[in-house]
Amino acid sequence: MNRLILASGSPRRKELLQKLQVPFDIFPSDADENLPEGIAPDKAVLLLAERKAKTVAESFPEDIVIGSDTVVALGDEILGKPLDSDDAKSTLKKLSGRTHSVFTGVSIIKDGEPQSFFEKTDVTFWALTDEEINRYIETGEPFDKAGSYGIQGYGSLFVKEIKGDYYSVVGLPVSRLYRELKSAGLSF
Ligand SMILES: Cc1cn([C@H]2C[C@H](O)[C@@H](COP(=O)(O)OP(=O)(O)OP(=O)(O)O)O2)c(=O)[nH]c1=O
Repeated sequence: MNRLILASGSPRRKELLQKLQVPFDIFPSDADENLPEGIAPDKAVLLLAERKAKTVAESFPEDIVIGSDTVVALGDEILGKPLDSDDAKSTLKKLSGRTHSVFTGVSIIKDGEPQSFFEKTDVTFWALTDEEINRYIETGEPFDKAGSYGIQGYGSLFVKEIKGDYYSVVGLPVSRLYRELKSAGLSF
């Protein structure tokens, strides 16, 4: 049986992959996360998921490597992790009272071949006051998260509606991944 490797330093992805109830190892990827100018969000998450998986798969060619990437998109504008508090504030102001899409790409590399997919989840925010945004930024929660919020944390208070896979917003569409791994020949 091939070993399963999660090419991610995200504690959320680790926790979500544990739901598959199979052993896996973690080797975070140091892949370059810069994107080509004007790339669409679905293409962006597929590109980065594949890059992350490939950099780790080079060291472990015998194993099955999973890479993943999440971005928030407002129309065609990609909102990644905030650079600082001001950036988080401007992102949250943009998301306030509107619907955005969260894209998560996943790439599974087995025998050198990537098998990739993405999930799109639409999230609608309530209108947020400046005070709510400031208080939220003070929790520190936005800083390691795409779109400057965590739906699983205090950010849950901002969410009016969600259409699609909740777990994909948190960073890993685990039920789809389970099915893709089964079709790649893994036994559960
Ligand atoms: C929108 C949203 C994102 N996120 C997280 C998921 C991802 O971990 C992160 C987006 O950054 P990513 O670059 O996708 O991932 P990462 O840097 O955390 O981990 P790695 O590259 O090593 O795999 O934002 C939440 O936890 N909750 C949310 O509601």
